[in-house]
Amino acid sequence: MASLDETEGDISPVADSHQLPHIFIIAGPSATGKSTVAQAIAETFGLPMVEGDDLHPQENIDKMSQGHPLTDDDRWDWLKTVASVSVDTSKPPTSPPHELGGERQCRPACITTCSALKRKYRDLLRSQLSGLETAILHFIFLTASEEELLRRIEERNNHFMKKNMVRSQIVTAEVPRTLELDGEEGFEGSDGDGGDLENDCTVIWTDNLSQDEVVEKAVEVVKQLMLSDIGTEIDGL
Ligand SMILES: Nc1ncnc2c1ncn2[C@@H]1O[C@H](COP(=O)(O)OP(=O)(O)OP(=O)(O)O)[C@@H](O)[C@H]1O
Ligand SMILES: O=C(O)[C@H](O)[C@@H](O)[C@H](O)[C@H](O)CO
Repeated sequence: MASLDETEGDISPVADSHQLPHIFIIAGPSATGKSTVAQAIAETFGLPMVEGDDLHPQENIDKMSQGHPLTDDDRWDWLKTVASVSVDTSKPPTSPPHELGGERQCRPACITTCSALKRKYRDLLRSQLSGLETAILHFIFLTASEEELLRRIEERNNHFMKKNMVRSQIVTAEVPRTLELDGEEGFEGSDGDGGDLENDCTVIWTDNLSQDEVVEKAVEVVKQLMLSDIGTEIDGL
């Protein structure tokens, strides 16, 4: 088992930095809406999607189904797989985002769901992706109150994640501290250690938003980040 301090990765860098894809990771605890939001973004922009839950080894699924939270070790190799599958999926040819269409071209991209609950998990993804010059990474971290997650899970059938896992997801989750949220009244930050801000993250609190409203916000984040690339010439899309 690789150590959590390990920083080197096993993903090859993309040769031409102008071709670096965007990887948008839709993160957050169970039932915050990751799959729903990721599917909507992928459809809106015609981009491929990676469902992180599909990449868990069977032992992880069995463990969660039996109501046992995953440990750091359980998540470590899975996170590395999520990173490498996302890189492979984001390589051209991918559809250019049609909403930004016309003559303008954007980088290739993919939308990935992955809980990425703790800061050190996001740091691992950073070291595997941005750190190795394989992608431009952005997290959209969805969150909600425990009560709301319990309500959503209760309404949902046929999913391995049951109500008894909500507490551990909430306790484990370290909501990223971002410039936007820092100093906001009542916001205590993520890991409580006053670590660096995570400005490659956008946090969306979903309690009081409908699914459509969350999708609208997330689509806008992706659109703005892709628009900021316009002007960069990218061949091969
Ligand atoms: N903003 C919202 N308001 C109300 N219900 C929502 C909202 N977002 C998602 N839901 C509902 O919550 C449930 C969980 O959504 P979804 O499967 O997208 O979450 P998830 O984070 O991918 O979950 P998991 O990681 O457990 O697979 C679904 O039934 C969905 O319809
Ligand atoms: O890190 C974790 O504990 C897991 O990835 C979970 O978050 C679930 O897989 C997911 O949310 C499905 O319910």
